[in-house]
Amino acid sequence: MATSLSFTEAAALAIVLMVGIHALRARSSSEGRRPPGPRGFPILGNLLQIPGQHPATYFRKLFEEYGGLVSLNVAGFPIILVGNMTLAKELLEKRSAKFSSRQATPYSRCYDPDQNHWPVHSGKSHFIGRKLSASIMTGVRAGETEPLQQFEALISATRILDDRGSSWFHEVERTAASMVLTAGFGFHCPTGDEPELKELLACIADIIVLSSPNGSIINALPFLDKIPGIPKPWRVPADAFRRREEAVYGKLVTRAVSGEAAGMNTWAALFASEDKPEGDQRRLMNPFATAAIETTASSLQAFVLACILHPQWIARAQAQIDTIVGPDRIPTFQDRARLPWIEAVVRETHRWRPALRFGLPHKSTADDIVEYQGQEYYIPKGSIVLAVTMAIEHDQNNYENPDEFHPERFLDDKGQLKGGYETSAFGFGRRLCSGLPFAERSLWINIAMMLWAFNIHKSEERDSRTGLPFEYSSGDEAFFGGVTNAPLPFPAVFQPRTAHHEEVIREEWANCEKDLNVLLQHKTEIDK
Ligand code: HEM
Repeated sequence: MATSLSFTEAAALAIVLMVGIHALRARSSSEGRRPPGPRGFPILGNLLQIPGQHPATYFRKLFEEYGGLVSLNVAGFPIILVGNMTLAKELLEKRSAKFSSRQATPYSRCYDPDQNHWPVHSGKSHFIGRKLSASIMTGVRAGETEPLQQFEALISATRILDDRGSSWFHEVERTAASMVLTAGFGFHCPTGDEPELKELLACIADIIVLSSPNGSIINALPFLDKIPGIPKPWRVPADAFRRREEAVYGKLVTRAVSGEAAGMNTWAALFASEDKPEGDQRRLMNPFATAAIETTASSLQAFVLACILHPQWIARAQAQIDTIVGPDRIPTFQDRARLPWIEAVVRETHRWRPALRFGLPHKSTADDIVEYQGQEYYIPKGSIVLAVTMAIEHDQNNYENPDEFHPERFLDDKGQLKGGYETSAFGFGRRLCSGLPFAERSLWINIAMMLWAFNIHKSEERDSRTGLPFEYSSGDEAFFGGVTNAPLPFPAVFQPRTAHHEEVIREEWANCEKDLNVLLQHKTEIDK
């Protein structure tokens, strides 16, 4: 599933690099002092200085040199980097009205003419997508998806037990996909080899290619697509993608609305309900899969990496689980309020390796002035603003030893969660992650389950590439290189904490409710 790890990556890079192509078009009428930044080259500006791999590491170096607000110029087009929480909130939350647009590629008009992939668009589809997500997430907040998420975490633990973790990396990806696809469409993926899942992941891989800045000549020469009577070969892959996407999501939505999953309380059914003023918006479900799978899987993988590289805290977290949950049952969401340690581990996972290294780019729609360290800086309309999560969450002024994994930093002397928690991991303002309540529940139950059931440690397995023992690292070399913090696959040993823990998982699995119609019941049925 590694290919699916890059939709957000492609979307973000597309937005960043597209600005170069459209340089000079959107120049602002008035000028002022821009935030500091590295000197660029004539015409290209800083374009060649931004590395294609691990740009966030380069951005962090810029913050060290210039402070928390940095300006880059990509072929004449402004990019503003924000590496400071206060500033990010000032711009992207308080001034959300001006800083919440996006920049889609011109080619997107060919492969996504209805703007169904609303997270990379602004306007009507985004407005409706967010409105519908808000109603879905009200249900998630009320606990509607918790039985499903608990069930998926139990499947995951069972499967990890079965092969002693030899395919844990893939299993985490399966769990992330199955949680969102079941909640979304009633499409459960118990093996990860389901043909529709593969097709859907192939569509995600397709859109990565199509949405990249060099996805088509149309991005550089948009007028070509408007000339009547000339051959338009770029439309062939765009049309093929639309047909493919339509077919796979069409099947999933039909299944949710009138087929096998029609009795379940799925998000697609809600999106499709005709009695809403927005009418039938079922296609606005499509981006949920792309936004959810990669982010959730890579966060859980980063958690496992943290267990291996920074294990000092694990005994204390497990001691709390043992006191509250005990050895005779698995943890459930009902334990959540009494397990601050798990909450702290979830927070530290988002902080240590936020799923998106610099969120998704926001675009400004008006000129603005921002004050930073006693100086006023001008941010022209049309700037691309990146809140660099990897810098904000590793700011030494807020976090001691920021590159280490210390969940205790979120706990007070009495072991309770400290107040005033804020994170940049889910973005900001009007673009704040629409799936946040679902995402944090997914992380919580899977992390609680893994810590309850297993001792996780490094594997003695040899690296097939070098023939030497596997070298664990949390450096850039251990991660895919772009916008996401998706770790490259690595082995891990999942040893059941005791034979009794293993037995309990097996028993819980044998006895648990497996009917998705019950797990995803309509609220009215629960109320009866
Ligand atoms: C660990 C898990 C996740 C993380 C860290 C994460 C993070 C993010 C971030 C940083 C953004 C961009 C925010 C911005 O532009 O300011 C975003 C957007 C989005 N996320 Fe998530 N996400 C996660 C899981 C999910 C899940 C599970 C779903 C759906 C169920 C989801 C749906 C979305 C959508 C639809 C958007 C676009 C929002 C918009 O443009 O208005 N995400 N997410």
